[in-house]
Amino acid sequence: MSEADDGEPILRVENLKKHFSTGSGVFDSVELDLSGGFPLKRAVEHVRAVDDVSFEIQRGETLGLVGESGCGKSTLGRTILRLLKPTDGAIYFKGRNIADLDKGQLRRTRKDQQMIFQDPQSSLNPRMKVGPIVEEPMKAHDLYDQAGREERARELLEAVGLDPQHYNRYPHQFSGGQRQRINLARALSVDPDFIVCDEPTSALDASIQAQVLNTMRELQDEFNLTYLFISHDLSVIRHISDRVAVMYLGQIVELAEKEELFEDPKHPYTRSLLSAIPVPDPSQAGSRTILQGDVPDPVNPPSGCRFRTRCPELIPPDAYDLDDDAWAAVREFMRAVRRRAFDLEDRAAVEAEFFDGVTVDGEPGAVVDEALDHVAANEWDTAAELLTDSFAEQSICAQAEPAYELESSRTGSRFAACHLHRE
Ligand SMILES: Nc1ncnc2c1ncn2[C@@H]1O[C@H](COP(=O)(O)OP(=O)(O)OP(=O)(O)O)[C@@H](O)[C@H]1O
Repeated sequence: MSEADDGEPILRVENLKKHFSTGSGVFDSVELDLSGGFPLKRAVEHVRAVDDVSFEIQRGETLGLVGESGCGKSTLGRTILRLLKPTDGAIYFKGRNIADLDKGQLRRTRKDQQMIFQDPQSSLNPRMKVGPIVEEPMKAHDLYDQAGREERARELLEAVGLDPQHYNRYPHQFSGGQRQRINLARALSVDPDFIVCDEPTSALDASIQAQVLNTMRELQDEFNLTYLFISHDLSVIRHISDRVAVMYLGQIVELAEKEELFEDPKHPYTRSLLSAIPVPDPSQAGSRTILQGDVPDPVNPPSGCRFRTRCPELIPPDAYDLDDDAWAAVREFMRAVRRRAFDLEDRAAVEAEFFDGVTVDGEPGAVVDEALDHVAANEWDTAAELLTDSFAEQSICAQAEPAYELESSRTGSRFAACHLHRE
């Protein structure tokens, strides 16, 4: 395929998976083998760090990738660049599937794809001068002769906002922001098309951060670059991205044009993330939804929608006819019981706290009554299990994986994976 702009996205990822196999290290999971063979066998667990991810990146755009720590952003970035071998799926880079290429075949691709990491200090060899650091990738790819490499290194130092006279200085003679600029110059030296930027400004002060981001924007235009920009920081993502993908527990849950995502988030996880940003206007503070609970274990992600165990908009079970107030009260009670988040005075007080003015009739009412009895008898686990089995596990959110589907939008390319937006 031609490398010219033929309308084909520069990167198309289809159903990509990266699972890590690890021994659990827990004694419980040691299996006894009594058949006379090797006596002990450690159970292998699979961390589903990236689990069925699909998206495209167009030439010249910046796709922001945001999500809480541990959701799989770095693993996705590294797998796309084939620094990690995918477990399954396809990675079309400039029209060619690189998912199954071997090391030798990957060499050519490596020149076109670069990565910039968070910590500019540790990625620069302290014993090398910055000129030779910038020249290293050119050398590895046999580009130019020594004089040509030095000339280009000096040009690149200038392009990233450093003094080319500093060619002979060592990394420790530069500030954090300047060191990240050296990394940029090094990545650019082989004239790549695509750069994965993994939290490149997270270690920098806010003012320096903005300057480096602005330089990255300028370099993007000058060098025709496409970025996948990974950050847990929504303000950084908003500053730099054209479109934004939101990742949760190994999957992309929403992908939209930046302004659309920030102004009208569709997925409850995106809404929770956005409302967790401190609001300057105190009159709006009441509308904040703080993300509750911990991210579940990626070894055993929840069934159905992975966000449902923390979702403030969990859908009620179809079998029960609950109005909005009754469902909100049941959900709140279920969550509080799971977390033992209230002091137990007596049954009536608990009922008044969670169900004041709310009637829960019929079968769900009977379940709530039984759960209140268990709580009153100090049987918290039994109560939590009953509520979870009767309500949370019966929700469509637990029973079916929401499709990651295109929705109609202003820009025509908006994806969200949530049952709330389906028929
Ligand atoms: N080499 C590995 N072996 C086993 N598990 C791993 C490995 N690398 C990452 N993981 C696990 O995969 C999941 C995703 O990690 P990853 O670093 O990609 O997330 P992240 O969103 O980039 O988080 P952070 O911003 O904290 O780096 C985590 O549960 C992590 O513990």
